[in-house]
Amino acid sequence: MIEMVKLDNIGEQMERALILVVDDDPLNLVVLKQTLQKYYRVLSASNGQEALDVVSSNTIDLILLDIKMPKMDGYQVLKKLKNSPQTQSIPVIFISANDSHADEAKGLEMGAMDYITKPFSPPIVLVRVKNQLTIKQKNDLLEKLVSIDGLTEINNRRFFDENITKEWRRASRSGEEMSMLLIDIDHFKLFNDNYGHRAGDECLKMVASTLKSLCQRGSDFVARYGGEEFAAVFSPCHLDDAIKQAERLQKAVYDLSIPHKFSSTASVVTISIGVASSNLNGVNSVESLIEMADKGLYLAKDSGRNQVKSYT
Ligand SMILES: Nc1nc2c(ncn2[C@@H]2O[C@H](COP(=O)(O)OP(=O)(O)OP(=O)(O)O)[C@@H](O)[C@H]2O)c(=O)[nH]1
Repeated sequence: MIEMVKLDNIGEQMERALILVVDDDPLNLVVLKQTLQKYYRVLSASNGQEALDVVSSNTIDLILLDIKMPKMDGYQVLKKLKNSPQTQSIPVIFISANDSHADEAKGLEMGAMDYITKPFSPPIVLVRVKNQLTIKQKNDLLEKLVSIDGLTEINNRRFFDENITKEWRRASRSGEEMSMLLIDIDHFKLFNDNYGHRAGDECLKMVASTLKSLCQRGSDFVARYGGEEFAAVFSPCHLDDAIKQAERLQKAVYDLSIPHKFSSTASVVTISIGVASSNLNGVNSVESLIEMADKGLYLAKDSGRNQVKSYT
């Protein structure tokens, strides 16, 4: 029956998946690696700490995890993975000689996606790995779809709302300053009205991808905030550095040289930017940070557009 499982196509779509195999028995590691290497990229670790180190320095798609290991067992490794936002969604399949139902139930209850008992059959390991990778691929796609703006393909408002709150909490805990920008395309209604909605869409896409390409440092991100408005979050980041970064964005959009002969500000498309930071007087919540950036944006518009302003 097992021989009838068609393995030739396994991993075709997921051949770039990176799998971590964790086992303190060198022979098991060799057999698992040989089995999986035909279809995937494989890394190995011979104890729990080594596994966590590998996970922290690689983008792992799936972990095959032994339970009985000295010092840190598989349950402890899984618990640590689940406790960290960076690693909690990596699917884990336990692979263990513990074959009692209680052990299996414990592993699954802790968040393992599957449980394979030793001695294992390589074809079954392959099929179960493939199943979990398929589920992960679909979950990743869904996750991406709900947080990406359909037109510009940068982060959407939902992503912004969730992540600015996360960054705010992180900055509050660490005592670091965080900054944000509210960015608005100048005279965009006139652009739309005169060049057409399609050209407007193209303009939004070009501006968005320029902003994104310049906001790639660490946990910085840019999102479409609504209509022709964008928002960027820099964390950690002082107000002065955020202003410098905003000026870079303003220049980069100007340098795109998208003609806008109906703008009274310049002959090309320009942006106005409001900057705020968590250290400003009166900023004590995400809402007040956004409000201050909005006041800065209003000031930039009021001062003639194509400007960067912070309201202090
Ligand atoms: N093409 C296109 N236009 C959009 C989209 N979302 C919003 N807009 C347009 O963006 C324009 C925004 O106009 P306003 O809010 O008056 O802003 P503005 O003309 O840029 O004026 P200032 O900000 O004061 O310089 C409107 O014409 C909207 O229809 C979109 O997804 N595609």
